[in-house]
Amino acid sequence: MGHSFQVDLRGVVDLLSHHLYASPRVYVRELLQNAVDAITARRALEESAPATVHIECAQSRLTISDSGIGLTEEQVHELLATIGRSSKRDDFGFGRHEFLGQFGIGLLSCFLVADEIQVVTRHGDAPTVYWTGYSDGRYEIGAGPDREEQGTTVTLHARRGEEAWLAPQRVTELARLFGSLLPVTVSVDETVVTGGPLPWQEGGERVRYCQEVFGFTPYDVIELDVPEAGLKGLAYVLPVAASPSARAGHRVYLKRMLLAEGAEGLLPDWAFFARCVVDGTELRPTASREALYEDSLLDQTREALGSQLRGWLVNLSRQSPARVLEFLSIHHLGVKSLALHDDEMLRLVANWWPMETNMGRLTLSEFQQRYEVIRYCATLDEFRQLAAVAAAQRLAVVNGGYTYDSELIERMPSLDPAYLVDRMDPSDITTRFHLLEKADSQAMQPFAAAAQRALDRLGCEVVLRGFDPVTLPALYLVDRDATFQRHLRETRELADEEWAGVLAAFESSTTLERPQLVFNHRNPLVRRIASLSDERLIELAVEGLYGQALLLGHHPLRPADTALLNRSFLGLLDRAVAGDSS
Ligand SMILES: Nc1ncnc2c1ncn2[C@@H]1O[C@H](COP(=O)(O)OP(=O)(O)OP(=O)(O)O)[C@@H](O)[C@H]1O
Repeated sequence: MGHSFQVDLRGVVDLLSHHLYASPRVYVRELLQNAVDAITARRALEESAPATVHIECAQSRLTISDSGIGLTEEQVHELLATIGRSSKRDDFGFGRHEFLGQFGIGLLSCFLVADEIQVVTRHGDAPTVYWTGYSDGRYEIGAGPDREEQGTTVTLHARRGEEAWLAPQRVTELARLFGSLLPVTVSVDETVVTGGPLPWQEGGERVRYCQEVFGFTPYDVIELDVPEAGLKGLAYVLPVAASPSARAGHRVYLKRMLLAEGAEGLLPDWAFFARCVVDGTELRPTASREALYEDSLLDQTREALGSQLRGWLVNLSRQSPARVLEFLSIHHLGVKSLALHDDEMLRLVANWWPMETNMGRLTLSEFQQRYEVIRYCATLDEFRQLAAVAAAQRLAVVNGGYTYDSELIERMPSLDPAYLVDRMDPSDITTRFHLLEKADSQAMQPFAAAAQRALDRLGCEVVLRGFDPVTLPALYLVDRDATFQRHLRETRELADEEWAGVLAAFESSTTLERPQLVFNHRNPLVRRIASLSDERLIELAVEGLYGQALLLGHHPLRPADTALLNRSFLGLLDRAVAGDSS
């Protein structure tokens, strides 16, 4: 035998009034919405019916009167007094296009600020109905004089402690906030809160609207139009960089009623450089009407809006190079993150965004035209290590160490196979170093041995080569794998036993490549040091050059390196001062 669910009325009323909404302020919106819907319903039958909503507030009491369709007694029982029943759905239960409401629960939000809701309503020539609903789930039908005009008046008396929500100034503010764009005349006491131009309409004061509502002067204004969502609006481009992770909220209206001042999910994630004001007739609200409902239409809308922003950008790059450069200087991170998946944006970055290279700032296109291969360092440290040396050897290198840059460079061949890309490794540069002539090599042997003895305890291998620039006496080189292995070892020494075991599994079992200190035979100072006979002085000089090479390459200094640098500096100073006084 089938049974029906039982409903605890108090619980349901409490849930739908107190726990659905983020703030009691929504009661004004729900009342406005019902009034506007009632007018819409009446106008569908009677095109020239009046369209006014009037609110009066006095002594902790609010009345809202509309010139809408009104209700008969039968409808009052069915619609007002049945939770979840709405006159605004079609035969299939879907919200009807022309109405704001759809769920049949909005009126209950009045219980956020009052314990009873009084409704006086007249439909056509039917008798006026007096209805009072209580927050404990009861309602009464009463009697009274007939209303003069067709329509409905709802009256609330503030519950103790909630009087502020019914104060005239607060109600005026809320009616203006939610309803200023509504297509009917809404007044609160003597003040009309509707009638201003729609911000996206021709001739509207778009920039001033942005200043007043969002508090900034936009870099540019983009018109938005998505017919399938009945959406029109504006996107304001932020004049300063925004963090990709800071979600920009958008001002969203549905059928000209404010849904949210900070709605998320309207634009694709990459478009964090824009804030929008939009109105849509087809998008759906969540039941609390505080956010957009995630459905396939919202997906399509997001995509359409994304492509409109993209179109604006592409246009900008065609029409105004100076503006596109200015835009990129503010919002390059957003554009780059988009370029990770979007060829058009990648082209934009490649053609317009000047990257850091050891030959000065160049776009990837310029770089490719000049040097054919886009050779890049994947980290800032590698770039710093190699930029100067590579430049002296006429080897052009891009710094791919900034956010997204390496990934974008790697993606270039998929845009155009003519782009050749090569990730540079510090050890690659050694192939451009020249081996020493046999005689030179022999002559340098004692120096090489002394230098190796000095640096052995630091785990560094001494190498002698000739390379440009001649002004550089020594270069410290670590290759990627060796750096990784060194970090691993250092972490293992600090980690507890369990972790150390896990980390050990990553350590390469082959003998580790040691970092190298490459002395430049072409450098006169190096040659002079090599010719010294005082072994202690050689040691001090080698240690000094080691420390300087570390600093030059922006390598981290370990405590042992710092100690060595100090010792060498003081030792050399000591020699210099002692030599002078003797
Ligand atoms: N001012 C009014 N004039 C005429 N009918 C009204 C008025 N206010 C409420 N109603 C009737 O009461 C029903 C219930 O209203 P309620 O605000 O609870 O829900 P809704 O507007 O249908 O949907 P939602 O929960 O989305 O707001 C409405 O569908 C409407 O038929």
